[in-house]
Amino acid sequence: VRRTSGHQWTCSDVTFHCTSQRLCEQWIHVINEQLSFHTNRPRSLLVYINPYGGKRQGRRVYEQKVAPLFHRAHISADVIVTERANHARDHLKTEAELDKYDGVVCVGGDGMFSEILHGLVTRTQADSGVDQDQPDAELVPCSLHIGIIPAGSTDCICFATVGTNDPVTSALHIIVGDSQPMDVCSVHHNNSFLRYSVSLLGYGFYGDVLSDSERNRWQGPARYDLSGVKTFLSHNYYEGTVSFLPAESNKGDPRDELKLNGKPVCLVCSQQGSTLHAQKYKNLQGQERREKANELLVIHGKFLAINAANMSCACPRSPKGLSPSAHLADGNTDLILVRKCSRLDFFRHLLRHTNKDDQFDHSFVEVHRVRRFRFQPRHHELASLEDLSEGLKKSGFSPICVTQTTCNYSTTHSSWTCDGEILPHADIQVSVHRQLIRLFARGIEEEQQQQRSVFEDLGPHLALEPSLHWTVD
Ligand SMILES: Nc1ncnc2c1ncn2[C@@H]1O[C@H](COP(=O)(O)OP(=O)(O)OP(=O)(O)O)[C@@H](O)[C@H]1O
Ligand SMILES: CCCCCCCCCCCCC/C=C/[C@@H](O)[C@H](CO)NC(=O)CCCCC
Ligand SMILES: [Ca+2]
Repeated sequence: VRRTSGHQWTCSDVTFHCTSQRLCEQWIHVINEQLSFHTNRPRSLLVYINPYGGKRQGRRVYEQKVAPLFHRAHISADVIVTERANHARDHLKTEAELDKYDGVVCVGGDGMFSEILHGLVTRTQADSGVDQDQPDAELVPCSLHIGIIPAGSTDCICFATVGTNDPVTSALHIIVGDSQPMDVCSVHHNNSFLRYSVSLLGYGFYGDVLSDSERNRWQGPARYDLSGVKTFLSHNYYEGTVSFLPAESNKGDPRDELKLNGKPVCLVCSQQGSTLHAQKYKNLQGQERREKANELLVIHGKFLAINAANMSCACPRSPKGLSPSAHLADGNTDLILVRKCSRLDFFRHLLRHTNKDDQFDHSFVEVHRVRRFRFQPRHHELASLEDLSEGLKKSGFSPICVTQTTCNYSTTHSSWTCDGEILPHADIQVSVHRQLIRLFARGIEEEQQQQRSVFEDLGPHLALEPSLHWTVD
């Protein structure tokens, strides 16, 4: 495996020239033996392909770019091309013989990943007798790793865990057996389970973009841009109450500059680091944070957007993502509250998702790292009545003006988008389950890490010391 630019990996060949046949056989034997010691590498995979994701290239991508690599790496793969939405989820939930495999691979976008996530997590809880309807249930982590071969429209989960959306790079991360633990949020309404989320839970702006774009799926990836502009122009805001349990103080802050996110030795995500570095983080933040267990903070307001980013949500559209320093495996999600502001200010905020400026550095934006939260929309009828009288007081002479004000306020609630799916309820409770799943990935690598050989990171087994003369083609 060779690293190229922009976090991409390619395959490279090394040719060994030996002085005798016997020596050559010895080498082959030793190399195969050493490889067999590397037990993290998967040998058997279950692959689901969505033939309709993104630009409808999933099948071709798998057959031409991925299958030949798995074959060379002696990985056997059982392939299922899905025939309908939720085919992969249902198969994993009830039928798949999971004992036969070391991992599950999805070829598709974030929606397809979400199917695999729901199938595997639900199956694991059912097999372990855990009731996922209980919001405070302690969920059992999944034993199989998940691999993502990007072939969707956004592919945000792949991008934020690998640093690029490239099928060959992802296949190589699977082949070398990389492992990246990841938090999963469970979403409940009135004590009944709704869905799991790993990337973005968004109410207001992103919920509205997604609801609108679902009606235009036929437009392909361009649907998000069109719905984005429409939603931005309609400039709706929503009133409600957010209550949340803040993260422990050693988990960093969404606004720190510490660039540890998802890195192979991220101290916030590792068990050991949590205690070792608690003091360091406190000093860096320069303030005492609320540490009292179970102290809920409550914020009431009018919001253009409420976003919970369980990971950075970096994607080609927004290379740093919605919350650039969110961690993949720290047990928290970053709750971003964008209060009602002018269109121009909201545009400035959105624009900062595409450049290096700090999108949280606005008076109308606040961000909290949280373990749990609840959102309660303001009651409809109450909202309309009070807004009507507020409108009357403010502007209120002309009957036309009053009617218009009522119309503007008529959209009193939005919908939540949960990793791209629209939820049927606005009143939700969200809990983060630390490291519930593991991906075949290693987080986005820093420049120095990229200078190293991929095999240096894989432990001593593959660090062969060749005593022979060898040449590289
Ligand atoms: N055979 C199928 N026919 C129709 N829909 C399918 C099929 N297989 C999977 N799906 C559904 O298609 C939806 C979209 O798929 P996918 O996530 O792969 O692509 P996308 O929406 O283009 O990408 P992204 O989610 O990254 O924006 C998923 O929610 C999945 O449930
Ligand atoms: C003035 C320019 C403004 C540009 C603003 C760009 C901001 C982009 C942030 C994008 C964050 C995407 C988070 C991804 C979430 C996915 O789980 C989900 C499913 O694929 N996709 C969306 O919700 C799709 C969401 C699409 C939103 C556009
Ligand atoms: Ca997290």
